[in-house]
Amino acid sequence: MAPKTLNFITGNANKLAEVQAILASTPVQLQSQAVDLLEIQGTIEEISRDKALRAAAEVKGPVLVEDTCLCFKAFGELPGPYVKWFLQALGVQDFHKLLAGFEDKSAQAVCTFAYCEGPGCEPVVFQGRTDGIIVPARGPTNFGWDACFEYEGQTYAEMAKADKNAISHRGRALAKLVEWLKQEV
Ligand SMILES: O=c1[nH]c(=O)c2ncn([C@@H]3O[C@H](COP(=O)(O)OP(=O)(O)OP(=O)(O)O)[C@@H](O)[C@H]3O)c2[nH]1
Ligand SMILES: [Mg+2]
Repeated sequence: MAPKTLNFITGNANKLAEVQAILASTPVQLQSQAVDLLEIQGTIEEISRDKALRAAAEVKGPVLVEDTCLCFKAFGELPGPYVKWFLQALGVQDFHKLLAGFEDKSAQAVCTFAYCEGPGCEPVVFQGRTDGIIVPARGPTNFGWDACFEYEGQTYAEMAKADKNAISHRGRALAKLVEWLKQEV
């Protein structure tokens, strides 16, 4: 695969750090710009697609964007793309209480990248999903709901970064992106 530079547009430094770490072992070069993009309501794919089109229009060139959802089974897949606002309102220590009235604590972390070649070009979407359960916060609380998402006995926050990246929603989505790039270039 020939080296390829991607311009990852995100306002989230933790996402950027993970994407850098995951792509470090591939020929993909990463650059990044922090642009605060308006996010529409819609399906997961619609949100990422629209985010990519807005980002490409803003920077007038090729872009990669990502939208992360956390879907509770008991909530019929909500809060999904709106999890950021629930987390911001409740804080990570109270986040698990959302599911206090439900037996079923299962959740799925969903990461959807969209790559857009330039303004008006149709974005290509790559998605990764990881199943877990929502628990009271354990581990460092510096990244989103990491401390409340348990996968096979450990929260994302308790895992070594490389271990999280190997099984995470983001790692799985990026594996698909890298496969696609291998075929494209
Ligand atoms: O514990 C976590 N582990 C993760 O792996 C992860 N990835 C994202 N998030 C959080 O989930 C919401 C997504 O919203 P989001 O996709 O719109 O992101 P964002 O607005 O922060 O950045 P961006 O839209 O500029 O890229 C935000 O609260 C993020 O902090 C995570 N939390
Ligand atoms: Mg956002």
